[in-house]
Amino acid sequence: MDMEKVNSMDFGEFVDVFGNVIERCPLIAAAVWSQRPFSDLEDLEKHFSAFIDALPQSGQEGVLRCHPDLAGRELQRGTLTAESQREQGAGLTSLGAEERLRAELNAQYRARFGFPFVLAARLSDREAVLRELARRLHRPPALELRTALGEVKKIGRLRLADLVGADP
Ligand SMILES: NC(=O)N[C@H]1NC(=O)NC1=O
Repeated sequence: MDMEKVNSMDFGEFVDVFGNVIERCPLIAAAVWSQRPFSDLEDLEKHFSAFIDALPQSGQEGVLRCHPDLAGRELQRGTLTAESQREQGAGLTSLGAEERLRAELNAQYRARFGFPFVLAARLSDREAVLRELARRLHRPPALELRTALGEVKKIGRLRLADLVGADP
C-alpha cells in the first residue's frame, strides 16, 4: 500500500485499516485521519506518536490500559486482537514455573502502576520479557509511564510498517 492510497482513504476505511495501530484505540486513528495528507510512513507514524504525547496523563494511562497483559490469560484463551496474537503468539507461550513467575510479576506491576506491563513483543523474547518486567517493576512511576508509552509507539511503528509496507 503506498501513501497515495493512504491519503485517498475516506474516514471509515482509514479507521478500519489503522484502527488498531494503537491497541484497541481506534479513536487515535480517527483523530490522525483529520491530519492527512501524510508525506511518508515516518510522517504518518509521527502523527500517531504526537497524539499520544499530547494526551493528559489520564489519557496516556488509558492507552496503556487498553493493552492486554503480555503473555497473560488472553493469549491462552485466544481472545487477543489479531495483531497482539501475532506479536505474542510466536515466542511467548510457556508453561509451568516461568508462566507463574510472569503472571505474578505482571500482577505486581499492574498493582504498582495501575496499568499493564507493555513491551514490544516482536523486539523481545521470553527471557527478556521476564528480565524487563523485574527491572521496570521498581522504577519511579513517571519514568515508567514514559518507558511504557515508548513501547506503545514501537508496537505502533511495527504495525504501521506491516500495513503500509505491504503490497496492495
Ligand atoms: N502488554 C503488552 O505489551 N502487550 C503487547 N505487546 C505487544 O507487542 N503486543 C501486545 O499486545
